[in-house]
Amino acid sequence: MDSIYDFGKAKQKNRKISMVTCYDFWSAKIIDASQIDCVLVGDSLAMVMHGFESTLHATTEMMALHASAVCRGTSKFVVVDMPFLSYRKGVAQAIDHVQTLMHSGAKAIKLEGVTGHEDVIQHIVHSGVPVMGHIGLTPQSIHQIGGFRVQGKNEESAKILLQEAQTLEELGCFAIVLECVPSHVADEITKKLQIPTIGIGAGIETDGQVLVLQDLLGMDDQFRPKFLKHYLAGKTHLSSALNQFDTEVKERIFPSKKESYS
Ligand SMILES: Nc1nc(=O)c2c([nH]1)NC[C@@H]1CN(c3ccc(C(=O)N[C@@H](CCC(=O)O)C(=O)O)cc3)CN21
Ligand SMILES: CC(C)C(=O)C(=O)O
Ligand SMILES: [Mg+2]
Repeated sequence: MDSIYDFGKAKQKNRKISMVTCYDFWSAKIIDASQIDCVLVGDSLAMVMHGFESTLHATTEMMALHASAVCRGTSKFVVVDMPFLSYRKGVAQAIDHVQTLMHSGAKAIKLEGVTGHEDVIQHIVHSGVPVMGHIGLTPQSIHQIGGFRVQGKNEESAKILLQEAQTLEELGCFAIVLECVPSHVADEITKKLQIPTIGIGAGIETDGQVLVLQDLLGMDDQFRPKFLKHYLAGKTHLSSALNQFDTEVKERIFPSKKESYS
């Protein structure tokens, strides 16, 4: 994907979009060499990379630092999350955060929700910066939601989700993330929108799928939400390599002549 137009084309041609999160240079290079379509520098980095309990601890400075490292490692389409409250202090402040984030080399920003910051979304779009929406489970609202729970489970909340999605499309978003919503709700939203939906825990019918890189690589065997599939026993393989190194050091196997200068 080179531009936002490729997202629209993918939906038109019924070609699925694959997206993974990425927070650093070395994994960006691995993703760059893969077939993955596009990359998200998610604010989940506060949890995955920095060990915080929620995404509320991500700041624009953190996001920009990680995003610039990612952009040095890949030429793929990079989207960066706007962090908690950075788009809730009015248009002028939001645009300052967008400026900092876009200077990292990212090609688009993503922000959560819509109610109360419609003007901000529109202003960012009108400023020439592509915006990806994000509804359903919006982790920046964890304290209001009360936990990482599936959203849109009853008819009323499902209807609100559809309205939010349509508003985001009208405001000019080029794509929308649907996080943790029942499959039939994601299906209906996907069918009613022109712009592509990218799901995480939103079933098979969305126009694309996004997962956190470390999740799909199985780096944390404790984190097992229903939507997640492990494509590698990453933690097992990494632990085994580390223990092999440890053993070889202690048994005086490493370094051998081969790894030593004469
Ligand atoms: N590593 C990581 N991966 C993610 O996908 C992710 C983050 N971090 N941090 C930010 C949010 C939080 N996410 C989460 C975290 C937990 C569940 C979870 O445990 N879900 C329950 C559903 C409970 C219900 O039925 O309502 C599950 O059992 O699947 C879901 C999304 C997704 N995002
Ligand atoms: C899970 C994705 C959609 C995200 O917003 C993040 O990683 O921060
Ligand atoms: Mg996020």
